[in-house]
Amino acid sequence: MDGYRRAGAISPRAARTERNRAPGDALRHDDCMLLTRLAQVSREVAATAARSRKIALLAELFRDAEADDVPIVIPYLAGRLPQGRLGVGWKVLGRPVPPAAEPSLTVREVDARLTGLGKVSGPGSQAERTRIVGELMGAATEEEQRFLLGLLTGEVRQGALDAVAVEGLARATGADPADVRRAVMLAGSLQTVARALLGEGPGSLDRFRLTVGRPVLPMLAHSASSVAEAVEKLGACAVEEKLDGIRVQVHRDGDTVRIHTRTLDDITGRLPEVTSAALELRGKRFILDGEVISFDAAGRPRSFQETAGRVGSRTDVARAAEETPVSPVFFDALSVDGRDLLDLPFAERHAELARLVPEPMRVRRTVASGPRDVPEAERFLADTLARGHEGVVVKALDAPYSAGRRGAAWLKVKPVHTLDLVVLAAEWGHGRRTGRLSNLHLGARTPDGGFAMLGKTFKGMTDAMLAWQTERLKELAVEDDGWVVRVRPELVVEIAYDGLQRSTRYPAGVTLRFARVVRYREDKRPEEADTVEALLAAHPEVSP
Ligand SMILES: Nc1ncnc2c1ncn2[C@@H]1O[C@H](COP(=O)(O)OP(=O)(O)OP(=O)(O)O)[C@@H](O)[C@H]1O
Repeated sequence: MDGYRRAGAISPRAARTERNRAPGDALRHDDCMLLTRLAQVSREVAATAARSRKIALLAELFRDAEADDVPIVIPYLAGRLPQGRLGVGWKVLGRPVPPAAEPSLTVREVDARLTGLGKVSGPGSQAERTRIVGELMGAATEEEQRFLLGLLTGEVRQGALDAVAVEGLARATGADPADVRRAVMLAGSLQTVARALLGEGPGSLDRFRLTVGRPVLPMLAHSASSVAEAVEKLGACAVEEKLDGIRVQVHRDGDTVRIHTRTLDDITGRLPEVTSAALELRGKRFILDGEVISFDAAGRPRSFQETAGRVGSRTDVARAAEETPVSPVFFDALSVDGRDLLDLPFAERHAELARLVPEPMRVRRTVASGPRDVPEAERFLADTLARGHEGVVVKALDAPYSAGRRGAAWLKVKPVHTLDLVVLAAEWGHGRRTGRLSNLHLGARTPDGGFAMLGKTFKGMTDAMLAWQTERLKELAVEDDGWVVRVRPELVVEIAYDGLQRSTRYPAGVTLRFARVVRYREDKRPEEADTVEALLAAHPEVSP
């Protein structure tokens, strides 16, 4: 409670009590938030372009929310299902059900029903799913039905919503938005922080500290078109080789080592050689950031597919480690000897890293102090490419570590430009590809949270990829007319292309030239895919 008093703010609960005194408050129901309220706010938030208005709307919603509503309310607002996949297709959703006249559904009830829906399996499951969805839709008003349909088809993704929700939460509870952001970054989950804040107030934020053994979301990079541009933007910077492997965060506490992926999965058991390497380092307690990658006997990087295949294999780890050993290559230190380094400038974090980690286990780098060092930085890029790596990451030496963010302080420069797009549909193949889902319909994000199709491709897929994508896309299917299978827009795929050309056939007015699949990016959510806006900005030659 102290936090509230310090901040001079009114607690959400106290605000609610006052509100509850008002007669005729139809929007509360046993203290649990009604879906109608959420659907209304969601519509209003989407309808306004003003960030301040969005924040005000969300703050008001959060003031009325119970801590237990929040893990449902936040993903619903962003268009995400907390259950992940539910396996309801268009056949089930497309059936119209007469709406209820009055709202009665609570968000928790909806969540419980959807959890039930996700558990249906075995014979007769289609009929059972239809029954559950019919019952849910029948209990929903027209507006609620629209909201639920958007949620279940996954067609609306408000990627920017989480950032607005942070501000709304801060406003609702009197916390400092910067403190909320830092807590979210360290907790790795907005919902966890929201729940603590709404239940216990701003004082609870102290709980979310950087802790060895508890992974945090990694810092990410933006793109620059050249080393010169990156150096000009950042000033004094390090130019580091960009290794095409798998991002890892390595935590060591005494004899215990834990290794986490970029999505915070624990993969310690799959990488015994990385554990041994971490145990040989000088420090006893640390968190390091880096990449694991497999090198061949000549010291050249193996393909991304080989490294990813190795990191992905869970069975017979000893044999996999022998066949495709991987090496950790570190580039940052987040915590050393119990000291949190996140807010220190990169130059200082790197000095700590260098103290702990010997050179062969760190990425190669050169330092540029300004424009006059560009030629040297360009030589470093050329040399890095010649050694088989994909490019460089240019990093401001004075920047803190912004966990979980695509900070402006890291700029990647890669000669082969790729896009992360979302698979919207796939066509059944023919000939050799009969029975396989082959030609992919690719979409980029639009400002309204939807996706605009940019083109199709069936190129670049290996047989293994074809088999995998067929299974995966079948799980996501919402409609199949025997030719095109429309899917929930969830799968992110990395696409190489040779440029853009104008086209009246596609909604953004442009299409990709020679699009081909590079790899699937299961570590990315559709909200992280590239936007039409950024694509057009990168190709002024086709902009209308
Ligand atoms: N020296 C390095 N510093 C930072 N990241 C590096 C470095 N070398 C390789 N990487 C990898 O590059 C990624 C940074 O690029 P970005 O943040 O854009 O992620 P991404 O979208 O996965 O990029 P890409 O698709 O180009 O790999 C990191 O997540 C990490 O896996």
